[in-house]
Amino acid sequence: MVNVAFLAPLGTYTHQAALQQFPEDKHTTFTPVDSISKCFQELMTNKELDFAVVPLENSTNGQVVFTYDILRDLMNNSDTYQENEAVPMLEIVAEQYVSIDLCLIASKPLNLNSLTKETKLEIHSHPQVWGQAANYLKLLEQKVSALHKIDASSTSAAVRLCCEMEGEEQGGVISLAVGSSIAAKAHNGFVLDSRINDKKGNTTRFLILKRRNSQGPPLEARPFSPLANDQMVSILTFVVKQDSPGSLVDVLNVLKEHRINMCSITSRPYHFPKDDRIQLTPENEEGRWRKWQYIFFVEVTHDNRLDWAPVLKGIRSNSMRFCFWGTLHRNGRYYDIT
Ligand SMILES: O=C(O)C(=O)Cc1ccccc1
Repeated sequence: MVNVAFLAPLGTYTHQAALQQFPEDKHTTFTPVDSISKCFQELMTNKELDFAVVPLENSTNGQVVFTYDILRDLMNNSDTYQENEAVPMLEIVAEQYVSIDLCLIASKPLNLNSLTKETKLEIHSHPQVWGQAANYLKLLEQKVSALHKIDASSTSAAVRLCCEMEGEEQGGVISLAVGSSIAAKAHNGFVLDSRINDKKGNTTRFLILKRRNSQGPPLEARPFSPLANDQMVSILTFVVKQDSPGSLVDVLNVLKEHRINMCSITSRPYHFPKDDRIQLTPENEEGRWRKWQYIFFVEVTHDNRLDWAPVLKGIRSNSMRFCFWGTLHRNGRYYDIT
């Protein structure tokens, strides 16, 4: 059996990513989990789970910071280290790309032309959505007296909440949700408008994680989730040694020396605990402490013959702390999302 945790409830884009990765057959169970953070927690603590699927980034508004910050914290709070290499319990084993067609959904049919300057709107969705349909929501707001955005744990949770309200106008307020047409169907909602995302080709990338060294079921290449020949992607995170000029370049040079192509780099700030400060700034220049440090997320592409040992040796000696999150096949949808 394969048991896969995903951001709940049925009908989320994360659910769609899970269905793209794993066969919907009698050997696979999909376990809805209420938040991105709980997807990580459940996978670490519930040995009956084999994989978890989480959103990482969107082509319109970038990082899903909830996920980045969880990966950051798992590295910094890892209970297992090999020297300065964090070895958290989870590893990244695959990626999926989902075309995000955002829809405006109501609990009952509603003619958008019937909205007037007296109407008050409440729009429910996952916070990641607000940046993907900003223009559409701004135009909608101009038609009514007020439009309030209300964050939900996921797009489909927002649709479910909105449809459970039975659409009764609570005090003249009409509650709508933004999610997928699949979510509308799952919760008996009505799609009032579709493709409301500002940018065409709006795509979200998802990661599939598992427990490191778990004896769980292997990942099978999915027939309709084509792999891009033998191109591999590896994901690393690291914290540079100190503020000295070139400390970031020193780490990236290791990749260059081994002729490894870096395809993306991004960072997230974090406040390191006091004891780290002593490690991070041993000379404690002029008694000043840095308020925060950056953790860098780097993705590199290579073929499946790369020997990582010498590369990690170089990264180890040029970084304060690092983590190798895993190597995955580049998913063919990276090139031609349909
Ligand atoms: O999976 C979902 O539906 C989510 O709520 C997360 C999300 C939100 C917006 C785009 C992609 C994923």
